[in-house]
Amino acid sequence: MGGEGKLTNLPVIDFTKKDLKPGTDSWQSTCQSVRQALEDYGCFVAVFHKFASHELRNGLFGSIKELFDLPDETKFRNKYEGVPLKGYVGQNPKIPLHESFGIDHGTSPEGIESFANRLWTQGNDQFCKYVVEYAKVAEELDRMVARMIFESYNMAVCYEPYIKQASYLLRLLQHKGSEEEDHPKQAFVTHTDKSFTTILHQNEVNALEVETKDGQWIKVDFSSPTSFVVMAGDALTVWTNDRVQAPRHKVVMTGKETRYSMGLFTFIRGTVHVAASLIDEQNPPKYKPFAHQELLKFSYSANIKDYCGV
Ligand SMILES: O=C(O)CCC(=O)C(=O)O
Ligand SMILES: [Fe+2]
Repeated sequence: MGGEGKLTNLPVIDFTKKDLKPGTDSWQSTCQSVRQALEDYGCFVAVFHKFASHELRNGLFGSIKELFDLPDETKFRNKYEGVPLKGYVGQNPKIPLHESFGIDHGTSPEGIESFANRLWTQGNDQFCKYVVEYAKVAEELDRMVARMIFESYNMAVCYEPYIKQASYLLRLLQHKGSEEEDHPKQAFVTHTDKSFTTILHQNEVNALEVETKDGQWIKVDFSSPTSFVVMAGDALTVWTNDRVQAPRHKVVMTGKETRYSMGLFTFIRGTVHVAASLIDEQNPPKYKPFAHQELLKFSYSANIKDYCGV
């Protein structure tokens, strides 16, 4: 299983430029790079510098470790009836190295606090402080990327509704190291995300592999504190009428070290349909409009073409 990935990298796009503001030349050129990277790979590495301090990183990864070190029966308190993708995943013999938790309303202090209160009877102020701080940064990056996507397809009008309708699911993940150092183990299933976009960040342990259009697997290096992976989900495939393909990806553990990662998944509270600017006589819509949050009820294996393809 796994391990065949080649160590090349995805396109890297710089989000640290001071003048990266809507309307500037550097914004326009970054919009084009974002669109190109998404059309070519379905994802890219964003260089973003707002969560790089030792204090923040140690605080966040320390708090996440504390969460995964809780007793198993406590972890199962993170349940959402009928919406398995939001709940706790772990103790699954098919993916024994994997554990993860979903935090609903994952960028709001209230959502994060209510999650902490389920897991710790007295709550956990430290955990909340660091997760809130992280989520704010990831949300800021997501919004910039979304705005760039909309502008690059001449659909700038979509940005305001997006801000109003975006609902964020934050997943915290732990992948244990492989027992045998030189024997890579697939730690998480091969899948596409159900989101519109996903923002990934991790500790220093690389393990994410992404499939290219020609079926090669790329091992993604985003071990730097300033690297984030921006990935298209199935809803962006629908919105772009297949110009952007949500890439298949998986987690393959090689070393002994534990990997902690965070995935911020955006779901639209409402209907997703193909962007008007991408439809004409030659390009009819390939998908029917669908309620995005309904997709959350399905497992990672649900296929978007079966779900709402024309
Ligand atoms: O941990 C990672 O880097 C990826 C996790 C992932 O693909 C997911 O949760 O959907
Ligand atoms: Fe994923």
